[in-house]
Amino acid sequence: MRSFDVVILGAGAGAKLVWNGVRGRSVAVVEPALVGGRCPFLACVPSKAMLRAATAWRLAREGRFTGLFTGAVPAREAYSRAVAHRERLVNGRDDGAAAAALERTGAELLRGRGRVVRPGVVEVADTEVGYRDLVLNTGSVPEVPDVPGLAECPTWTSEQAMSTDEYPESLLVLGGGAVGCETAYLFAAFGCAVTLVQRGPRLIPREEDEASEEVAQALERVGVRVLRNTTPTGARRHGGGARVRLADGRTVEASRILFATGRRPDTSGLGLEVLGLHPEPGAPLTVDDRCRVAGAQNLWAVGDVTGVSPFTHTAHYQGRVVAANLSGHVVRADYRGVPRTVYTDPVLASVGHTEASARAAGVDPLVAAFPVSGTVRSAIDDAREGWVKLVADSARGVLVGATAVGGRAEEWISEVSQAVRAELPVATLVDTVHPFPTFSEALEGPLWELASRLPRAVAPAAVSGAG
Ligand SMILES: Cc1cc2nc3c(=O)[nH]c(=O)nc-3n(C[C@H](O)[C@H](O)[C@H](O)COP(=O)(O)OP(=O)(O)OC[C@H]3O[C@@H](n4cnc5c(N)ncnc54)[C@H](O)[C@@H]3O)c2cc1C
Ligand SMILES: NC(=O)c1ccc[n+]([C@@H]2O[C@H](COP(=O)([O-])OP(=O)(O)OC[C@H]3O[C@@H](n4cnc5c(N)ncnc54)[C@H](O)[C@@H]3O)[C@@H](O)[C@H]2O)c1
Repeated sequence: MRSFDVVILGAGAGAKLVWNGVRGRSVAVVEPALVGGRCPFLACVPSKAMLRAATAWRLAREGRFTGLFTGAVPAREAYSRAVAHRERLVNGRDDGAAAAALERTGAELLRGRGRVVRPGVVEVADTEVGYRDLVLNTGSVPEVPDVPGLAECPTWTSEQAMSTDEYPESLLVLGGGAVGCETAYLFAAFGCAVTLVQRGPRLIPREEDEASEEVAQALERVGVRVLRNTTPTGARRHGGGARVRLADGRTVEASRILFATGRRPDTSGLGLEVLGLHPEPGAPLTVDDRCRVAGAQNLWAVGDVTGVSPFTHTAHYQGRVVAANLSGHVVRADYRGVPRTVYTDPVLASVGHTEASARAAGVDPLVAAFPVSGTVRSAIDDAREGWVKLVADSARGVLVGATAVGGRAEEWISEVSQAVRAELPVATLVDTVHPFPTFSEALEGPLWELASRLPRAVAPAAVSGAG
């Protein structure tokens, strides 16, 4: 039997950081599908490509900017061009280049689904492989709502929606989280009649109330019908599409239904019971701050399977933490600065606490907000919507969270991520100079406001009193 120091099950986003970062140890990577996992081929990259194209087409149509689309391009043609752009980016879902890059690091790629057969041994394609440390990076799978009749209807997971060139005349999106909002946005922007059904009162419910409202308005501006506080109770095939009954008595007809009701960690068929672990189906693996799986020896986990902040960048971060620990260091993960994003237009980007979650955590929050339209960059770019809201801990004089809408906030939210993670004092942040003209200048107003209301938070420049 061949043995390796480290065997990784799943070649997803986190695993890449492990095989690239681990030093002085032999590594094998087990993957039944695509090296790189879902993000580059089926999730983040194709969805962002379609969203970017949708925005470019809308701006071109409104006479604001052109790029991918010149002249008057009808909706279907615009969608086809966006799909072609997406397919170029995902390279026809060919992972050959990623697999070759993996093997150039000295790691070995074993194609197949891996399963633990006894402590220290996994089985891949009928072959046993020994390990000293095992890293699980098996990702997550979509939740499929249990609704009578739904199985007979034409449905899509987000992965199917991001792999097809089919243009649905109408689309019913079930779920109002990031997947639901982004997918509803992009199909509506390309002219499909989209209805989004969200079980609760708010879209993206963990974010600030005002941010949820901004996303709802962004969807409505591109024509999405947003139905809140309801859920499907029955469905049947209707013509080539579906007719869905909702709990509030309404019915919705659509040529496709998209599942966006959440994702659950994928621990199925991993043989973990052999290691004494019995995770409930769909439950995450509990990991400590070094990403070691609780209740087992030499077992690590990264990415969506841990249930921690399920983003590609979290998987990358956990991968770095595991690589360092497997290379003889003691490195602990700290998730306070992990940003969250929803790539509608305007974009929503946030980090750390909302005002409500800070209060629930026992922090006395001090908040300040500013419109992105107050920056000169906003006028230059003709970007009309957006604002930033900062949440400070009034007792400690540090930022504990921020939410920003619009103005390429997905880029400059990192400044706040760093501040939250490093607990930088507001007094230091307010003394930061931003390049002019950028959207990041929107941070200066609320920082000054917080500094003026926090005891001992006056900036050095203000104290020396230039002029
Ligand atoms: C539509 C959509 C858009 C998204 N957009 C963004 C975004 O813009 N930004 C962002 O940060 N996040 C985004 N996400 C979330 C992001 O895709 C995930 O957080 C990320 O892909 C998780 O990576 P992972 O490595 O944990 O899992 P995955 O990428 O799912 O990789 C897991 C791998 O494990 C393999 N595997 C499973 N079981 C086994 C086994 N038994 N043996 C061996 N291998 C196995 C699978 O084949 C797969 O390749 C999006 C998600 C969706 C659905
Ligand atoms: N831009 C990004 O970074 C990005 C984009 C897409 C996805 N993601 C990640 O993927 C993960 C999964 O996203 P998601 O949007 O599928 O899940 P989610 O759990 O964030 O949202 C699902 C939503 O569906 C609603 N819902 C559940 N059952 C329902 C029902 N029967 N009827 C109506 N509504 C129902 C829930 O109330 C919830 O608000 C997210 O946690 C996110 O981290 C990230």
